[in-house]
Order: sequence, then structure tokens, then C-alpha cells
Amino acid sequence: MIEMRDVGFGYGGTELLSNMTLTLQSGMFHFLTGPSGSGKTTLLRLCYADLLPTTGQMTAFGEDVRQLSRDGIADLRRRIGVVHQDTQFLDHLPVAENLALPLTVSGQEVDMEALRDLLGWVGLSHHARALPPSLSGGERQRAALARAVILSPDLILADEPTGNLDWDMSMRLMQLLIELNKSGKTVLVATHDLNLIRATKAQVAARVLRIANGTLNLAGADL
Ligand SMILES: Nc1ncnc2c1ncn2[C@@H]1O[C@H](COP(=O)(O)OP(=O)(O)OP(=O)(O)O)[C@@H](O)[C@H]1O
Repeated sequence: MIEMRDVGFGYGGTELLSNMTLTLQSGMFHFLTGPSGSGKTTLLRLCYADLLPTTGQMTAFGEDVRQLSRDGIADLRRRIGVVHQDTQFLDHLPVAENLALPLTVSGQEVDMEALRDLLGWVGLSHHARALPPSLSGGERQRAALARAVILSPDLILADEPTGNLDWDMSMRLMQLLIELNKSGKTVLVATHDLNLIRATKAQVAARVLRIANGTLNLAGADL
């Protein structure tokens, strides 16, 4: 699905990540961990071609990302749902309309029944008409996840989705990601929370990738 071979990347002149070899396996749950500032967000941005590798080879859905046209990148992004670290909503639009934005901006019809189902799935049916600033942190993260999956992507990338949540809210969000994975979606969650990784691994087989010293490795069996 996403393959990197000896990929390196740096902002400006200095190399931040180097010699990264990664295969995101279709249908698999992945974690990406590593200390703050190690490059987790950067790696996720590489995965959805928001950044391009400076060295090495990278393919996404079989296509060389460096050869993609503007339309090719747009197609790629439609196949990848991203939950950003900082969930941004249009605060003047109700939650339901925010969730539907990926459809409306790409000129697609909004299936109201599917939208209601999606709101119900993330437990936000009663907040459909609410404005985003009135949501709690956990509700915002679940709304962000719903928005990320509304185009039925094959791959879901979530950047520290539980960063500001208490344990119960974190696990509630993880349950949704586990359900998505069990329904066949490939998932990659960046987190520095090892307890969250352990609790998730008790429920689903997950590969743990760790960034350390500027490169990527599979974490040991203790995780
Ligand atoms: N747009 C940018 N321009 C220059 N440097 C950047 C940029 N974005 C990130 N960096 C730097 O790259 C390094 C890795 O940042 P990144 O956000 O990928 O790390 P992270 O592991 O996701 O961190 P955190 O866990 O704190 O979110 C940091 O030193 C950061 O300051």
C-alpha cells in the first residue's frame, strides 16, 4: 500500500530522517512511536504526499510518489483519510456540515442517511447541529475521525489522536480505529503513549514502528 525504500527527508538542508524502509501492509493496524520531535508527523506527511522524500524510493498504491501529477496526488489523498494532530473545523458550520465537507468540496452528493449513520457511529448524533467550539476534546477527535473516513479511504492515518484525551476517551477513540481495521481498513496511528499501544495490542494484531535516531525500525516484542 505504502512502500518506502531507503527514504530520507529533511526540512531545508539538514536531514531529519534517513534510510527509512517501510511497508504499510494492507489491512494491518500499525503504530508509529518515538519521542517528541523525532519525526512522526513528518513521516505521516510523507505517507500522504504532503511532503516528498528527498532521497530513496517511495510508492503509494503502486505509484511512484515523485512521478505523480497534481491530479494523481489528489487521487492519492482521496484514498487516505487523515486525522490531524490539530483537528481543524470550520467553526461557523455545524458538525454535520463539517463532516460532509470532503464530499461537498469534491462536488459529491451528500447521502444524508449515510451521514446520520456516521454521526451515530462516532456517538455524535445529538451534536449534528452543534457548532464545533461547543464539542469536548473527545467529541472533536471523534468528529475528526468521522470526517477522515467519509470518503471511505483505504488507509487511515491518525496523528496523536488521543494526545489531549483522558484514558476512557482515548480508548473510546481507539475502539473506532480498531473497528475500522476489523472492517478491512489499513490504519497507522502515531502516538508516544505506550500504554495505549499495549491496550490496543490486547485487542488487535498491530505492528509497532519506532522512529529513533532519525530512522525507522520495528519495535521489539515487549511492545
Ligand atoms: N515545516 C517545518 N519546517 C522545519 N522544521 C520542521 C517543520 N516541521 C517539523 N519540523 C522539525 O522536524 C522535527 C520533527 O518534527 P515532527 O513534527 O515530525 O516530530 P513529531 O515526532 O511528530 O513530534 P511531536 O511528537 O512533538 O508531535 C522537529 O525538530 C521539528 O521542529
